[in-house]
Amino acid sequence: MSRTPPPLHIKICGLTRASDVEVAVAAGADMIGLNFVPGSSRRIDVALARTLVRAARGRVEVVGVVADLDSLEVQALLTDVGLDRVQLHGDERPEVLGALGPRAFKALRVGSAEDVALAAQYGGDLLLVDARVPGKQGGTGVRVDPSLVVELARVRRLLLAGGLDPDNVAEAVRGVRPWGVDVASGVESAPGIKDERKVRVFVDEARRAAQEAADAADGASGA
Ligand SMILES: O=C(O)c1ccccc1N[C@@H]1O[C@H](COP(=O)(O)O)[C@@H](O)[C@H]1O
Repeated sequence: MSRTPPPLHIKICGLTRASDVEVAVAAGADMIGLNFVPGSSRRIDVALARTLVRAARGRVEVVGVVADLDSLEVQALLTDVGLDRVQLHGDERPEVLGALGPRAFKALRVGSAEDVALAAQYGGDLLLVDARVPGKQGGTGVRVDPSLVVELARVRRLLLAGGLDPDNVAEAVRGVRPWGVDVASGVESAPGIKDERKVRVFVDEARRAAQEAADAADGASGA
């Protein structure tokens, strides 16, 4: 018997077009990400962000991706744009996260056990893990070594990011069992331009894997 799986939260990140908000909503995403990081090919300005937030309002949660702003700057962006949450994707200290409260979560770049150990310094209800790539902040298309984060996913709500795409997301969900998955470059035809088919297949594959993992766990427990 197929049982209802625990929900897998899916974030499609780095949207730059209102049409891609529709694509993400139609595919069944739970969250979209708008990028405000200088130098990112997915960066948008506040005016466009407000337009995308209006298109998304009440249909999908909107997360702003920022790096190395202070807490007052982040708070101003949350308010100006009308974001639901903010993802701190730079080298922010734990105090910045603490000052922002529950609407903020930390993105940790992970390439070693030492990086994973830093998770203990960052509170909040959610933690994103992305691959550590020297000289880059994110959106790299590089995967996190699942063996580094599988234990973390047992004790934290983990949003797994880094190099996910329609072909590998199912295996990542089965292997790590994260709270959610996040993708930017893996569902694009060009930076910031989402590919409708890739977004749809990504969401379907991720949800199928979450269902299969839940069924397997039920089978193992005799439920
Ligand atoms: O997408 C970007 O350009 C970006 C730039 C700076 C910081 C974060 C960025 N995106 C985040 O990177 C991860 C993984 O992206 P990918 O799937 O490997 O392309 C994702 O969390 C985005 O939110």
